[in-house]
Amino acid sequence: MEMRMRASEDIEIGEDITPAIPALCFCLNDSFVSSHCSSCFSPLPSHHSSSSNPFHLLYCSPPSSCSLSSSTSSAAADSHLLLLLHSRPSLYPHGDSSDLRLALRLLHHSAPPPLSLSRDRIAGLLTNRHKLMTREASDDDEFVARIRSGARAMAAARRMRDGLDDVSCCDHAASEYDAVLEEEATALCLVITNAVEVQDKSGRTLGLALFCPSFCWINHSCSPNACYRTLLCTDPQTAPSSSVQGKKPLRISPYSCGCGDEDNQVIAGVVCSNGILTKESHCYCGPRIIVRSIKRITKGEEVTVAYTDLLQPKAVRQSELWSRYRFICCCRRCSASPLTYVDRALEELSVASLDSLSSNISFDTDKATEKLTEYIEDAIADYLSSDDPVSCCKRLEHVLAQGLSDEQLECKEGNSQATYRLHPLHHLSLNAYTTLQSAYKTRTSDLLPLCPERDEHLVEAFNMSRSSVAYALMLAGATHHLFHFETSLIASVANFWISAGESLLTFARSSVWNEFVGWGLPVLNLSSITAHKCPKCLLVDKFRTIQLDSQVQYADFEDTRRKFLVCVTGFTHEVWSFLVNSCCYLRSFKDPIDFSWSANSKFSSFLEIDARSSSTDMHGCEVEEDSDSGKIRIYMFQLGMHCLLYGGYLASICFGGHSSLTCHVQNIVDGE
Ligand SMILES: C[S@@+](CC[C@H](N)C(=O)[O-])C[C@H]1O[C@@H](n2cnc3c(N)ncnc32)[C@H](O)[C@@H]1O
Repeated sequence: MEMRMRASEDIEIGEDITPAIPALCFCLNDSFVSSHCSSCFSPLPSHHSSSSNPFHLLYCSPPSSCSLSSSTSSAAADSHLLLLLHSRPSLYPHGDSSDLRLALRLLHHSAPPPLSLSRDRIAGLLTNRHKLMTREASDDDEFVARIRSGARAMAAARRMRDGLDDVSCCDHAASEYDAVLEEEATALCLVITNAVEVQDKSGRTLGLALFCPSFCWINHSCSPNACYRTLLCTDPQTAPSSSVQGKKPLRISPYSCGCGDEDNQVIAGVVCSNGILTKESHCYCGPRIIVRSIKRITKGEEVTVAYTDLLQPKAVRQSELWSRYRFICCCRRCSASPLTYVDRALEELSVASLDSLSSNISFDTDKATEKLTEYIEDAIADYLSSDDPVSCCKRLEHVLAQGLSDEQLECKEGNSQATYRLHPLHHLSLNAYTTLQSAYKTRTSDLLPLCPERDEHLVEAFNMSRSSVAYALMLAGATHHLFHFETSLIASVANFWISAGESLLTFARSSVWNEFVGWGLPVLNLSSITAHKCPKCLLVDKFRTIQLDSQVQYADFEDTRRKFLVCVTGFTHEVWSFLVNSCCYLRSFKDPIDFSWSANSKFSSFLEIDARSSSTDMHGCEVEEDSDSGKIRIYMFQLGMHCLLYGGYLASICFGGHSSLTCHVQNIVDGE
């Protein structure tokens, strides 16, 4: 029987549709077990963590309620698992063990039904065991191998807990596997199917958690109408369940394709009374989850969230969903034929051939996409491992601007001399912009300490700074354009506008400008500018109103979006050519916000304009001695404020007015 959730009443955009649901069980990632409390996930004082064995789970010191949990972890065998994997790493060579430890905790709390009964669900949650464990021969076996070695390691940890030092079950032959490790493998499949990553206030993933069916019965869609946020509760006294927020009602109810619609029923082993799930967790510390609408939802409509990154093209999303969950998504976006505009743009390549007979040649765009992906991933991985931002920027900008030729792709057949280029909205281009923004920023911070010694370092740092800001703006503009066609991208777009806003404000306030005073740039006192109180879009007021958690009406949301776009387009026109002065690729875009050319014409016609405008060399650009630079700096400040406030407005819709992201924006605005 397949479970889903639907709205039990009409729901407006930007409303919480569940209370803060406590986790059934949860677990820190390996890298945080020696620095954070395993019960409430708070960072521990450094003396606490350093004095202890790094392979023991740690808890806040008594008299906190967290210290009581230490006996649970030992009984569940997850602390034994850490020790075991430390002494025998070959037992589970697949990286982080948090999913295994979470499965052990689940087994401790709710043992699966006996083998004679169906093991499709534990505590109402789908295990998906049949689909995950029986893969076709053509499938990658690594997934099954991971579940099997994980199950062996879990079983060994349980034996250690029980004082049986014989860990020979790890070495069982594959044929004996099923009978011996069924319970562990089933729990692990459930974790893979249902667990959610838990983030701290800065967005860093600390661990994994399992929630009760009122969350876990929500299905996936690539155009979902809801999103979720996790929050950490460190103090039972202030737990959302005892606050106003926690008392919010559950506004969704379960239904199933395979059972009737009676008001009182037992669905999948969990009691429902008038459609409300009654068997919930009573765990007060640790992670909680809140589901929130990102579209209007009518009573009876299925509520869905995203299990995968929505800024990926259809093929990538489908492949990720298949390999982790074993289902083929048939949502509105995936079923569209032809592909939706957003999915087309996210995977579009242009093919230009020097061969006049090229119309007869069939280009291998799959192969080209594969090679372009490899090239970009390689450049990014190199940057992350070698910390060489300069070479990464060069490689990424080269491939964005020039594409890859047949020769580089090793497409010998046909010798068409074709070049494959990524659409500026291609998902690989978006990844490249994110990396370029960060790499240019890193390079700036590397250079600034050297500046007093060499003037050219200062010029380079200044140019790198503006390129970083330009890529942040490009990313926000590009995804904003896609958001117009696919509103479920709202959470990503909120993050990109906030990041662009912060980037612009940091640059506008940077002391680097003051170094150029002698070169013709005036010193400005930005704190005297009250520019962010823009009378045209009233974004400050909109942001503050939505933060107070008053309802946002759809018409108001549309109006805010339209007015923001008018303001931001005006400011962008004033600063764009200055920001992209030292960046050849970005100079080919007249405007990083207006991608209407993409929706109205073919990508190849854009490239013709592009080829004419990007002929200048990208190196050796100087800081222009422009008497208008002071004005540019003010526009940049105003643009930054608009981006930040609009990002904050969207974040309030997705995550609520009191979420950590919204508070982060509030703090920056107040700091001004
Ligand atoms: C977290 S559970 C969601 C609730 C689940 N439907 C149940 O019956 O408990 C995730 C599983 O639900 C199923 N599922 C979720 N979204 C789906 C979709 N869009 N199409 C088909 N199956 C889906 C898959 O089996 C997936 O592994």
